[in-house]
Formats: sequence, C-alpha cells, structure tokens
Amino acid sequence: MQAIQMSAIPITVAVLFHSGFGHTARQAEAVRRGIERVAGASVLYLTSAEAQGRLDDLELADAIIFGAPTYMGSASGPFKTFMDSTSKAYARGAWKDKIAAGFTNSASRSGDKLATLTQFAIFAAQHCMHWVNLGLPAGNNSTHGSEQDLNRLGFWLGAASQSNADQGPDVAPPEADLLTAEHLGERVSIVTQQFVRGRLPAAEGLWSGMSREARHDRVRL
Ligand SMILES: Cc1cc2nc3c(=O)[nH]c(=O)nc-3n(C[C@H](O)[C@H](O)[C@H](O)COP(=O)(O)O)c2cc1C
Repeated sequence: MQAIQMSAIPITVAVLFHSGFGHTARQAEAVRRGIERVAGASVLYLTSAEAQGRLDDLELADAIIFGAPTYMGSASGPFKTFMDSTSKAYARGAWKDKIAAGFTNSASRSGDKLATLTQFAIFAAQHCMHWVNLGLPAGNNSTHGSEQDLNRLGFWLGAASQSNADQGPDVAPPEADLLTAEHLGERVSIVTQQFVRGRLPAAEGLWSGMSREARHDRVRL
C-alpha cells in the first residue's frame, strides 16, 4: 500500500508489547507496518521488558500502542509488571496527552480479550492519555461475511486477533487479523498527526528541521 502523502508531520509512535510464544509479536509487527505506511511516522518498537529500561525514550513518543496476549482473562503477567513499573511516570504526568491504543491476541474467538483491551484503556486513562479506537465496522457478522474480513472478531476498543492453540506463530494469527492490526497502526499514526498538527503554534514549515525533542518541548501542554 502507498504511503500517505497528505501530511509528513514527524511523529514517533511506540509499539510496546509482550508475547510469550510469538503470536502477539506477529500482531505487533503488523501494527508496526501500519504505522510506517504514514509519511513522517517513525516507530519505537519495544518489548515490555525492554521498555522498563527505556522510560525516558517513551516520554518522547507522541503515541504508545500497548499489546499483550490475553492470559487468564487479562493482559499477560509480564505486561502487567511493565504497567506497574510506570507508577513514577504516572505520578509525574509524564504521558499526559499522548495518544494511546491497544491490541491483544488469544486462542479463543472471544477468549475474554475485551477485558484486556479495557485494561489497556483504563491504564491509558490513568496516564491521562487519549484513547483511539479501532475505527472499523464489524466483519463476518452476516451471510455475506467471511473469515477474511477485517475485524472479523468484532472488537472496537482495539485490534483483536485469534491464534489457534495448536498452531505456531508461523501460521497464526491469520492474515485478516494481521491486516486489522495494520489498520490500527495506520489509524493511530494519522490521528496522532492530526492531534500534533492541532497543537502547532504556526505554519508547518516552522517545524521542519526541528528535532523531535525540541518539537516535543514546544507542544507539551
Ligand atoms: C497462561 C495462559 C493463559 C491463557 N489464557 C487465555 C485466555 O484467557 N483466553 C484465551 O482465549 N486464550 C488464552 N490463552 C491462550 C493464549 O492467549 C494464546 O495461546 C496466544 O496466542 C498466546 O500469545 P503469545 O504467543 O503472544 O504468548 C492462554 C495461554 C496461556 C499460556
């Protein structure tokens, strides 16, 4: 797919995820591809373990997309450990007004994935971030639908994917779910650029050539 040319406002979108066995990592890679389709967007790609040592870098991101497998009806334990490690950033309001979104993967069609997406949205709200939803209609919910539809699992809070329990990450999750994740990454990039553009004090030209750090200082509310 062609890169979107309408705006090249430089933004950084972090993809911050955990994956125990590689399935959610496939989804994270798809989110990354979607972000990179938008001109001007760059990606900070971190596992939740890496992110615990990169909190300063995360503060420079314009948006953070959270991802984890659903284990026992909630985000996986390692991802929750990361969430708890952000309490100092929370106390300082370090992520205030960043854009947020989320994705999760599990073995069952539902598998209580909504609980994980809700957990991410509440986590983002505690950090005073702005949550972006999936922005797709439901797929595969009529006689005209199919398993190839985007959003075939019918989630709106974020991107969901489903990986059969007896298949490895080489074949699961299926293509439709990866394309759904790509859509989320692209949507978050576009919304983030709209949001950053709305905070620009002057013409876009003013920002060209300015470092990400300098721009970040200028737009911080
Ligand atoms: C400890 C554990 C708990 C799980 N709990 C759920 C669950 O609540 N719902 C579900 O549908 N699948 C559940 N699964 C299946 C995983 O979500 C599924 O295998 C997923 O693809 C794993 O992603 P990963 O390879 O990124 O770790 C669980 C798996 C494990 C290991």
